[in-house]
Amino acid sequence: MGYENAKAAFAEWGVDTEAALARLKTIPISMHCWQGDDVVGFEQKTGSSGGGIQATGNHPGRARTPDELRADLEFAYAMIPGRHRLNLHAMYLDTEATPDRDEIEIAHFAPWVDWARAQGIGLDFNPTFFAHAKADDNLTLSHPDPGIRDFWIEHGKRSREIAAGMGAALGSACVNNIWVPDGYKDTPVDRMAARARLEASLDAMLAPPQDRARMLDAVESKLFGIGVEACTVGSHEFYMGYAIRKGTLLCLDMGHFHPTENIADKLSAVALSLDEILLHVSRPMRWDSDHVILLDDDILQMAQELVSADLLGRTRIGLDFFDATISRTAAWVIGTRNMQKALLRALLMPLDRLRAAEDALDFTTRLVVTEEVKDLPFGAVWAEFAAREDVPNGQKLIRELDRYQAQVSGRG
Ligand SMILES: C[C@H](O)[C@H](O)[C@@H](O)C(=O)CO
Ligand SMILES: [Mn+2]
Repeated sequence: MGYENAKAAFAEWGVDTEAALARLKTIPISMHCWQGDDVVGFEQKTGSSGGGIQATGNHPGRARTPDELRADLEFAYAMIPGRHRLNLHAMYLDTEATPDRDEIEIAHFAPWVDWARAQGIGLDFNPTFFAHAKADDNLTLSHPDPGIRDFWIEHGKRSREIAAGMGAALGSACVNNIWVPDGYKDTPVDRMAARARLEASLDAMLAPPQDRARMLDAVESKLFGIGVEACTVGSHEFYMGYAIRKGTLLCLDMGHFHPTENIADKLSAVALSLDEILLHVSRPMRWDSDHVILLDDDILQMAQELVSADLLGRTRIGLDFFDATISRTAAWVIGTRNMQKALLRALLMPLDRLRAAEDALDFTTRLVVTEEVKDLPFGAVWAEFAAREDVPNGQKLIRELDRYQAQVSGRG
């Protein structure tokens, strides 16, 4: 079906496709750098990610240098409609120098800032509290050794300064998201002490004031990770309370909760107590497996909540998945476009009608409208968006993804 017919079909339900497309165009997705190189980074070191996170697979084409990663990102952005952001981790510095984590400065990221400016995109940032000898105990900010805690506090402070520098340079507030792997494999006897240490370390890290126009602090909870099955110090309750008390963003990662929990349901609940939210959109399979996101019910419900609860204006949408068994550039493109498709579907819902039915306790109408609109021509509206934004769709997209993958497959 062509776009004009689709527009008319939606209009019959009282839905304005032009308004939906105009809104979709303004929603940036923060694409995570770490899908491009399997969470390896560019420090002078070898070894695995640690911290209970691990990319699996050996598909050819992993980006080995910042230049390769930037080339891959440029290709991916060209396949995604709209203008988006890049979410960088501290271990992706681009410099001849070899600073330890407690020595990093904005200068070590200058090529990224220059590149982002040239691309017209904003940057987000993350301190890296894993893949380092001082994180080998799976304890960082909550480590009993004050020397180790101080090392990581300094890393965190410097990361905030770098984020503020990026935000100032690019004229767009940079979200600095704090995730620490801290936890215990077996049942600890003093959870309180570990959590008190984490809180004190976070307080020290966040003490230097930063301009919210330049950078925003976020904290990310987790249920468990490999090697920290018994207790994660930074649990949901810990960070929920912390974010409310300290006025930071709360990061909800879709892989960081029990599989039966519905993350979409949490948005309105936490939004009543928080100014802003950060999302790590991911696809957990049995655990925090970080599969590439599909256009599935979980993502559709998440997008619908963002729209129906009017949370788009105070939610930063970030992605967090990494799959090394498939083309890494295709993973970015498929996942980011799926997030956008979910948002488009949410923006095309006859929400007024659904709300009226719900308010009248007419759950039959709510159900039948929900199901009938699934037959509407969403694909034609998406195709129009892709065409207007001059990005390929369907078979043409597949050919482009294949062509680029063939180009990078020879990397050693
Ligand atoms: C690399 C990221 O910081 C990491 O994936 C984190 O956000 C996370 O979700 C850990 O499980
Ligand atoms: Mn995450």
